[in-house]
Amino acid sequence: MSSLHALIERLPKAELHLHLEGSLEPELMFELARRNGIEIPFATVEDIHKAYDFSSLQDFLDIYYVGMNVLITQADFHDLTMAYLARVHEDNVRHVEVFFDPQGHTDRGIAFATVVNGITSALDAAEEKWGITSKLILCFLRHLSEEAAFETLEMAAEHLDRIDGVGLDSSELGHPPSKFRQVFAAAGTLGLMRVAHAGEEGPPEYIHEALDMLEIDRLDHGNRALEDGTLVARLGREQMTMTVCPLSNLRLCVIDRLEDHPLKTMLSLGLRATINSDDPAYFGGYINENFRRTADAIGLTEAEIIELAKNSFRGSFLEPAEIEAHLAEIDAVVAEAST
Ligand code: HPA
Ligand SMILES: [Zn+2]
Repeated sequence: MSSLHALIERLPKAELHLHLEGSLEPELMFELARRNGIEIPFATVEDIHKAYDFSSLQDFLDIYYVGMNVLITQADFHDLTMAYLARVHEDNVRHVEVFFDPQGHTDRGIAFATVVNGITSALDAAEEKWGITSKLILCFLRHLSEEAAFETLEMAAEHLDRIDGVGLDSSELGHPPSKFRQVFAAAGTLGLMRVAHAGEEGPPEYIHEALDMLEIDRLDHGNRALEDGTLVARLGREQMTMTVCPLSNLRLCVIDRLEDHPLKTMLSLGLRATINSDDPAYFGGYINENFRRTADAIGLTEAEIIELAKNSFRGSFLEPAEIEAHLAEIDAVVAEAST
């Protein structure tokens, strides 16, 4: 194993951009389809892999919403979440801030409580078993109306002890952050953290809107910020964490080749970038695979890899003392590796 790959494996990391429904591996999809008597349009795992040849975000989303139809019971949401946590425990992930898409389930007649209780029972079990801490972020589907987002926020009201923030995902083009200004303001009033996908396919203007109108605490993706010098300066000045997802960018054709990924440029511009897997079951790699393949493709240095791991905790919604403890642990791992 190369020394960089060994370093990636040994570094404690946080994952800040992960859609739980996007961690549904084909094998579990088949198992849940069988368990629940649900028809899925794939006969074999090979069929599924063939279908995962995406040309855009929308192309992926069309399949992503089909996949999640197998999730019905609280046990299904528990098993989905537990499988993800077991997998990233192997990657030395210590903290996760995960997204879920309640409207993808409530619109199919699944109770909001079924979804949240299944997810949180697994988050609790993983903390007990492996010490992995977590935050949970409810995403509004931006192709739906702001009114529908308000209804979802209302459903969340009795679960706010377990929900830490709101996010914005799904089809970006044509659904600017400004569409969700009021519901994000309401979420802020409830004390929830706010994040939004912006600048994955959408223009820099959408990132400006997310900052100014949604008052985000963290920016998901943000690749297209690089087209706007004023925006880059602002993101750097405010040390806005950007949750970058290299293998997702490759598979959704945000970039043509991983060698073209702008992550190194982001770091050199002083942006607080992190590496994340987005929808690992669909994009072919969990967090360490994202680190390894990106490091190999664009030549990340040891110092840059350490910075990325540190940024994952700096950009988290943990308390300052908890963040400091994780950063100290990273320093200890690095010191040990160099002796
Ligand atoms: O990468 C993504 N972008 C937008 N919406 C999503 N929902 C799941 N993954 C994504
Ligand atoms: Zn995403």
